Amino acid sequence: MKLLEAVELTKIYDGQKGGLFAKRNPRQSLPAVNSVSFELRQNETLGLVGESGCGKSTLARMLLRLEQPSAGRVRYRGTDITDWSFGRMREVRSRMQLVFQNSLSSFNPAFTVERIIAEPLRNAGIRNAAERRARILHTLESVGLGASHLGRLPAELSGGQQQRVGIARALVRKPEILILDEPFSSLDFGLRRQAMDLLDELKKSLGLSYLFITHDLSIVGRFCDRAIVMRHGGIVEELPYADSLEQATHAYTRMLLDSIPARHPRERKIDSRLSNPSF
Ligand SMILES: Nc1ncnc2c1ncn2[C@@H]1O[C@H](COP(=O)(O)OP(=O)(O)OP(=O)(O)O)[C@@H](O)[C@H]1O
Repeated sequence: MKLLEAVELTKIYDGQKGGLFAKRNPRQSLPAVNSVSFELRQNETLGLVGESGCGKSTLARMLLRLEQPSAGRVRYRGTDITDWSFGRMREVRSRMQLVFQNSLSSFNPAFTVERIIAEPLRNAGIRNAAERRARILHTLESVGLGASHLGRLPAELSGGQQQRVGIARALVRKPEILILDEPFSSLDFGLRRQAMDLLDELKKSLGLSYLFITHDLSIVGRFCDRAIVMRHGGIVEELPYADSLEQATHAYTRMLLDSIPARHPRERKIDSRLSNPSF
């Protein structure tokens, strides 16, 4: 089942239309995203991999319709939503949520955890405070937090807890798609594994699908079902099974693979313990 589809999506920003910029720097005349097509299927984690500036975030913003494509179409469950108005997009937006790279910077520092997670519910017009609180608590529990966290401010939480609150805020309106934009980059190794495990569990229990944006190919094999590799706004390679990364053939993907630093033996040991079901 195709949940979300990009059909030849293209984005050319104003400064990229040529003229002075194009003369000074020929790369500026390249579209930020150039005729990209792919689909996100139900219950899968699709990795979108590439170096900084290759167009990953622009692509995600077009899928969420936060940015209007210069050309191409966006389809959600087979329906073309490219030209839908802001009002009409409301319902679709609740089905697709974004989890930010750095949760802390996306929170209002003066808001408690309860208020942060309540915002999407208020925006959805849920006026009943008791109903909001019940949904907030239920969602907090699903990410391993509880009532004792409701009154805390973001600065009073650990990095891992902040990320869980960010995930809870994205989940509270019961989406079916999460767009995860470098969600682990501000977490250290141990917290990263916990966050991956939590997202894996939530994917199964809530029937979610993930579009996982990253520049880090080393995470893709562990976290994704399949992946697409982007460079200079276009797709250079599709990896049908992310756990067989070593079979990637494109020179650019090989270069990304080769740039993964050799991992510390202690991390490899933790990996093997975690893959042991009795651990
Ligand atoms: N609002 C904008 N106006 C003009 N150019 C932009 C704008 N947003 C992005 N770009 C350009 O589009 C290209 C793609 O940027 P984008 O942020 O999508 O890349 P990315 O792969 O997500 O990078 P990163 O991993 O660093 O976030 C870059 O060359 C960027 O400078």
